[in-house]
Amino acid sequence: MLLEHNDRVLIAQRPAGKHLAGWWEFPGGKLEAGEDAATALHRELDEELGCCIEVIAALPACPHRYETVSIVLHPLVARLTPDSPAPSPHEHAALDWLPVEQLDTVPLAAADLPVLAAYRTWLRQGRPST
Ligand SMILES: Nc1nc2c([nH]c(=O)n2[C@@H]2O[C@H](COP(=O)(O)OP(=O)(O)OP(=O)(O)O)[C@@H](O)[C@H]2O)c(=O)[nH]1
Ligand SMILES: [Mg+2]
Repeated sequence: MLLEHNDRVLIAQRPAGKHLAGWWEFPGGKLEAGEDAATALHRELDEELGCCIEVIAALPACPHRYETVSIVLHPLVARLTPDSPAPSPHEHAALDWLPVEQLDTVPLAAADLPVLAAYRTWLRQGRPST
């Protein structure tokens, strides 16, 4: 998820001991049986960040093949609800808020590069809601 706040986007550093440890990602997680992307996102964010969000738009799915695993990311653009606590890193090594122009200055997980490209396209298109 691309969580927007004050013209910045939240990124999270994956913790030691997990797939892609030390790499930065957009917070989120795997779908459980029967869930759609928005339902899974609300559950994961409660677990990972302790915050509440509202979805603004869904971007096109981004498939990626790592050496050991293939994944499909379903990127959602979101904002914090007015009464949400600030996100805190329950499961990540660190969090950071970056302006969109700086998102490619950190080591993002390879699967996230197409997500970033899709987000920039969406911004250029005038942020259409879905
Ligand atoms: N959430 C998220 N996962 C990503 C991104 N980029 C990326 O390659 N991934 C990969 O997609 C999978 C996401 O699943 P996940 O978040 O539920 O997995 P996890 O390893 O964090 O936790 P878990 O299996 O303990 O629940 C991981 O294999 C992760 O490495 C991203 O931007 N966000
Ligand atoms: Mg996760």
